[in-house]
Amino acid sequence: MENNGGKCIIFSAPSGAGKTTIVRFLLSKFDKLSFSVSATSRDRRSYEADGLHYYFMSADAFRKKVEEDSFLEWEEVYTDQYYGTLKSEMKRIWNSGKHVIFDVDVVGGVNLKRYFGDKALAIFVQPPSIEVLEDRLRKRSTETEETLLARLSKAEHEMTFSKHFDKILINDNLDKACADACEMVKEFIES
Ligand SMILES: Nc1ncnc2c1ncn2[C@@H]1O[C@H](COP(=O)(O)OP(=O)(O)OP(=O)(O)O)[C@@H](O)[C@H]1O
Ligand SMILES: Nc1nc2c(ncn2[C@@H]2O[C@H](COP(=O)(O)O)[C@@H](O)[C@H]2O)c(=O)[nH]1
Repeated sequence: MENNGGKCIIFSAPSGAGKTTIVRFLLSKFDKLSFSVSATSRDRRSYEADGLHYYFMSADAFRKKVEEDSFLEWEEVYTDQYYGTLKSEMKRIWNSGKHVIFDVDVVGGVNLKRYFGDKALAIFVQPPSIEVLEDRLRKRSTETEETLLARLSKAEHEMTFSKHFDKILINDNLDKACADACEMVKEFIES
């Protein structure tokens, strides 16, 4: 895919590790970063806006886009919950002359890194433990007991993906994790 020298920053982690929090912090610090808004078929949360956090659509509409080859990558991250990076979103960001920042699951992160190669910095956000992850997800209050358990049961396997990433970012103390993330991103986009 054509770009104007833009770079890619990929954040991946198990659900609840804190990647969205850190990505939002980075977007507030770096003018030259633009968030890749993914498409998803999961239900919108009360605080989420269509076109800002995600492009929300039905599972049928998502599958139609898959058939039309509209995605750079996509995954059924949880049963019947599809997530994907639209090629049109990438074009929008490259045309704006900005660097792109992704918040995707670990498989999507590995696939995007493989696709973009040296143009991409892939960062794995590591929580201190699965217990802390559970505590964060419960406090976030976005999940039912069923969806929370589904996310936790996937997390242990997802933690093993850290070795496929360029950097591991420990997210224990949030201020330190944000500062460390800033350093990693600054070094990469200035290189
Ligand atoms: N270092 C931290 N200490 C305590 N709470 C944190 C920390 N980092 C993030 N949180 C909180 O944990 C919750 C999960 O964070 P966040 O939503 O950013 O995770 P995520 O990895 O993007 O999850 P998902 O994949 O489900 O979107 C949020 O409520 C966030 O405010
Ligand atoms: N492979 C992809 N994964 C994505 C994409 N957009 C988001 N995600 C990941 O899905 C889970 C769940 O997210 P949530 O918002 O429902 O908590 C999380 O790991 C996201 O990073 C995408 O385009 N591709």
